[in-house]
Amino acid sequence: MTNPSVPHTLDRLAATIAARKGADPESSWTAKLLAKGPEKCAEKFGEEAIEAIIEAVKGDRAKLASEAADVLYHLLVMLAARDVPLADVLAELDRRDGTSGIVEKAARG
Ligand SMILES: N=c1c2ncn([C@@H]3O[C@H](COP(=O)(O)OP(=O)(O)OP(=O)(O)O)[C@@H](O)[C@H]3O)c2ncn1[C@@H]1O[C@H](COP(=O)(O)O)[C@@H](O)[C@H]1O
Repeated sequence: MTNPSVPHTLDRLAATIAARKGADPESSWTAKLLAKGPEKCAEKFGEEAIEAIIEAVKGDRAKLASEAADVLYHLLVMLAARDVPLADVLAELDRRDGTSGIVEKAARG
């Protein structure tokens, strides 16, 4: 089932994160993280991904949904830290739409 609010939610969050660049790290978690640099943002993304993996293995769906939200947020922060627009990621997903992963893998040779 498609969720028409997904692009809106991610777009809004990406815009909020972009607006935090250079903001006061005392009043914004995003600004605090971005001020620490792309490496720290990447590290934090990895930690959040591991927390989501743990919940996926355990099978607690509510906790997995919560951890997945952390993953998406920290993914957007990591992208912002390297000036990669969300639109670029979505365009790449659109480009892949309709190409089976199995076919794509076989074409790599
Ligand atoms: N979606 C999020 C979001 N998800 C998680 N987090 C924060 O990410 C942090 C990570 O929590 P952790 O417990 O894993 O990290 P930690 O507290 O450092 O703990 P350890 O590293 O010690 O384990 C927490 O402070 C969470 O509040 C988020 N902070 C902000 N947002 C969004 O970003 C917007 C802007 O937030 P600010 O930049 O803080 O204004 C908010 O309105 C939200 O929409």
